[in-house]
Amino acid sequence: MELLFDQVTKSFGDLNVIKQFDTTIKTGEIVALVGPSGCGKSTLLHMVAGLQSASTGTLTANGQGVSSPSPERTLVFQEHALYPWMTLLENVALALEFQNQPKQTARNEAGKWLGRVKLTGFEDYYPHQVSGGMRQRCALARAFIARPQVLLLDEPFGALDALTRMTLQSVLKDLIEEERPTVVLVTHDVDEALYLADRVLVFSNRPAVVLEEITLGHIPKTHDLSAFADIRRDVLNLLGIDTDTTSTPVEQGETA
Ligand SMILES: Nc1ncnc2c1ncn2[C@@H]1O[C@H](COP(=O)(O)OP(=O)(O)OP(=O)(O)O)[C@@H](O)[C@H]1O
Repeated sequence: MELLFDQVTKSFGDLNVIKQFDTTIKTGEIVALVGPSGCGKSTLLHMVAGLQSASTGTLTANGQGVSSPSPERTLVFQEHALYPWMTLLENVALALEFQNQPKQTARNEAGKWLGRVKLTGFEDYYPHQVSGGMRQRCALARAFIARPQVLLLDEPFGALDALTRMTLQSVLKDLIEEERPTVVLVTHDVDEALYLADRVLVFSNRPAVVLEEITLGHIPKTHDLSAFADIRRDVLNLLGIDTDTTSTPVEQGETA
């Protein structure tokens, strides 16, 4: 599913959040949005999810105006994604039950999807009985089982430790490669953006405009991102993070 943003702006009252955003996200493309906190990344995602509308400009999905949520466009949050009173299997099966699939079919499929995210044996556990990483595996299974055409990921691994995050990024990468949805990923983690995305959009402070657009293309990548060191440095610098080791160190006793 192709997403087209045409001169999209968004304000909340007097607060101008997005300023004339233009881009086309092609079917099957993986685009990461990075930028300072509060610049409007989640707001853009919520527009695609149909939870917010543009103040001016248009947003279309396969040529149709986006005005309400649809199972074709699935949003995955950082945490609190699962219903605590349901087992992992029930949580995953629910996505198909919402699509009016028979309960037993939904449960069988959910079992298969839990297997794909390496959660076989934990079907009858409740979310509080498994780790944060396992909960996000389950959330991915629940998102993918409905085979959405657009997957919207809002800091999906932001609450996880660095090692678990990298493992989950690999799980997600494999699922995306197998299922080929269009993906919009909001992340604070530049390495996550470089590892997963075909294209990275770096936003300014609010009102957000695109400072830089980096096309990586759909090339094989590992977590060894040393080949992307220059790009990584540019993105960090755009975000105001100092990467210059030659800058004068602060003398002892001086206030930084
Ligand atoms: N429903 C809303 N009503 C009013 N203001 C809102 C609403 N949603 C977001 N905002 C404001 O819009 C701005 C952008 O918020 P948004 O959550 O999109 O930023 P973000 O870039 O995703 O931030 P972060 O990286 O910290 O999650 C913020 O100032 C926020 O307070």
